Amino acid sequence: MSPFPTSTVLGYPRIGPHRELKRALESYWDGRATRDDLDRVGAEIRERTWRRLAELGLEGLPSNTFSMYDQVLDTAVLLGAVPARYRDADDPYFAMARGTEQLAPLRMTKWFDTNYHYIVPEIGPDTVFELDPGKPLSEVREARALGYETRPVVVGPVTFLLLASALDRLDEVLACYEELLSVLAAEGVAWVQLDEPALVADRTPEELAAVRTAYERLGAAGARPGLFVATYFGETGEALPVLAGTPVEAIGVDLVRGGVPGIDLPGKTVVAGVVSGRDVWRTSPERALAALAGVRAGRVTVSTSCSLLHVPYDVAAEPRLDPALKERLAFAEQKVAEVVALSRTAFPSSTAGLVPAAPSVAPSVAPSVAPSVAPSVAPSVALPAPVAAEGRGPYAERAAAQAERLRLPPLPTTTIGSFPQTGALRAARAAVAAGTLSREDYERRVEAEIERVIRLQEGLGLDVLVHGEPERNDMVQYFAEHLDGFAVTANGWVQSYGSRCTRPPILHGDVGRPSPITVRWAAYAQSLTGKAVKGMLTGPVTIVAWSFVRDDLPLRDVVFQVADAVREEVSDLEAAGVKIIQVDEPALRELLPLRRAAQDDYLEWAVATYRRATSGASDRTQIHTHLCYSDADQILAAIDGLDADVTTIESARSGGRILGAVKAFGRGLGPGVYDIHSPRVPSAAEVEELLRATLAVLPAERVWVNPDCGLKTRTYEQVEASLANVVAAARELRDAL
Ligand SMILES: CN1c2c(nc(N)[nH]c2=O)NC[C@@H]1CNc1ccc(C(=O)N[C@@H](CCC(=O)N[C@@H](CCC(=O)N[C@@H](CCC(=O)O)C(=O)O)C(=O)O)C(=O)O)cc1
Ligand SMILES: N[C@@H](CCS)C(=O)O
Ligand SMILES: [Zn+2]
Repeated sequence: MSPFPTSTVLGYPRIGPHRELKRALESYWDGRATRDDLDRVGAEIRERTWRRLAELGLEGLPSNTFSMYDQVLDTAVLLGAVPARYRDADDPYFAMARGTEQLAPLRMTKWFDTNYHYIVPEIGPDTVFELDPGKPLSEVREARALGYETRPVVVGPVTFLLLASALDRLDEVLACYEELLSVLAAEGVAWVQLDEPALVADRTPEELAAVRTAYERLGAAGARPGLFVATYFGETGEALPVLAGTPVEAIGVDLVRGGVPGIDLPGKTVVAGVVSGRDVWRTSPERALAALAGVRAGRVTVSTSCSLLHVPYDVAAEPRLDPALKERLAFAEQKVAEVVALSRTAFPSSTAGLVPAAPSVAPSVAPSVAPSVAPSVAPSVALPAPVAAEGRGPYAERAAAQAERLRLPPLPTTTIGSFPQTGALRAARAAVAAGTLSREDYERRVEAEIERVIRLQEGLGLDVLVHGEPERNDMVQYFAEHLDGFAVTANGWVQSYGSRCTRPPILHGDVGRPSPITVRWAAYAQSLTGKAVKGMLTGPVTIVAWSFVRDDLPLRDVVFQVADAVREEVSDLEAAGVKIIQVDEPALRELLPLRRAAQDDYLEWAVATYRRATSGASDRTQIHTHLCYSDADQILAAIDGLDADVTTIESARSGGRILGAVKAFGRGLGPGVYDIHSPRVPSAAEVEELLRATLAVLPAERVWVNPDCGLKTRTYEQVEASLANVVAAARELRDAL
């Protein structure tokens, strides 16, 4: 078996440096491009990636890290786990990802504690696992034709089955992985990477036994490539000795979030993730080299802590960033250079397998790995003492005051905030940035859009209106642009799901709110209608979760700083006469630590930050919150602790599985009745069915009727048709109450 290369990355961005894949996908979905056009763009992105990684001097090139939509969906296809109902669709892959007119898509949820979403495999009694190795095989061949030998990357069997809640199918799935190993060996592949991030969370003895079974069995497979099991997103903990006891040759550990393994791994290669794949800060060579030197293994390889999927491509594509900040940043390209430089520094004399020379390796590294710069921020403000919901009375009193003021019908209908972001609006924002459209003209267009959205909602008969968020490029970036302490990027796109990307802001200094951010638009929208219009804010946890955050302060201190800025905005909205204020916290679940031991502490401070942001509101002001994920079961007590008067939550996309869990909620609740992630328009009958399911578990006087999430990714055509059906269903049931 050839030795594992001395430098590698666990994966790379794949949307394209200029979001080429996004555009190609959306053209294909809209019928403006053929499948061949789409495939050509995919091939160009893969080729560019391999060439670039090789040019940067990286030795171990991964393949099969490209995906047309999602790597978990790719793994389901690899294993033949395509539910029968999708098999006859024009394009079964995208039918599973996005749905069709006839078929709802598969569930989608967050990939561990990231803002990336994967498609949840559906495995049932009818699932027959059957290997289809076409994708990894063709990527190996494609790279080879370009002159590159690669290491295919596949989601590992244990993580795949845990994500699908189907660990009982291990035996069948392992047969497919054995066959895959044999196919790859026949192709001359030297190493395969099996991603097992699930091993950094707490695992039961049965789950650890499954890890042992899986890797003993795969290790015993006849002709096979070297097995590299990659764990990431935290400390591997109790799964590490289990893996070490199996025949796998290489184990990946995250040395950014986890410590240096406390055990000797003499017969193994440790693929040491010392360059973070989760932040944008340059790596401290001293810290990285010390970590490498501490690993006690047969051989050590330098790597990233996880795939670089979660960071943008290239700092060089950011001409407008402050040079002093830019100095401190590393995106994917720079991180690859860091990996290479660290590997050359740690293992100066050889390419053949290596134990770092000595812990005192001098950090005489290539310029790309300059010593980390101390954060150039002003001294932090003192951490404010957490406050309870001071100022706000008990829910019953608040509810009475609000009912009196708002006079809403039973089963009130509303939306989550955003309306479609049109091409014209996006182009107008780009024109302002380019200096070809004046801010005044832009603001007039935003006002015109707000008026259109208000009239549309009035026409549809919605009860609580929104202004539609047309002035926002993104619910986090927009606030970052108006707060001190943040920088935003021009091209720092990171994939969130499918073709959808965000540019996570860079939170590098102390946070402050120099002036009101949303009040002008909220007040304008309210001036157009007699119906209540919700003021719309993003909560402190979410603003921080969806940014790249300074690492010199505890996260909670940073979130409290943001909470104070949100609190000021709440107060200004109230003063402007806004009667309902929604403070979204869709990332509350996402930041939940993967290990149980750290969860209670997190939830306690996260809830306290929300209450700090909202508790200045009077009892007459109705506070809404919104969370868009279905696996909220673990944090229901925390959601309750937010003490919002109304909570809207994803439910439609996940078939109402949240309903049983939320029945204990004592305040207003709107489980979504319209899956906005799919272009599909739900019928009124479907919406009615979901509403009936809600009414079966919750008292009608507390039920709200709303979509799963905001409508910004949909078209007006889809939204008008869908919301008409939502309103019709609500009226039907309201009349029957
Ligand atoms: C609600 N969700 C969000 C998450 N994270 C966020 N940060 N924001 C969210 O809303 N996580 C969970 C969920 C689901 N995730 C997403 C993520 C991304 C989107 C989305 O719709 N993204 C848009 C891009 C949004 C944006 O920044 N728009 C800018 C720039 C638009 C643009 O592409 N401009 C063009 C030029 C203009 C033109 O001529 O068209 C360019 O730069 O080339 C803006 O509007 O100004 C996406 O399309 O990916 C949704 C949910
Ligand atoms: N208010 C936001 C929440 C998304 S999670 C929206 O409607 O897009
Ligand atoms: Zn949402």
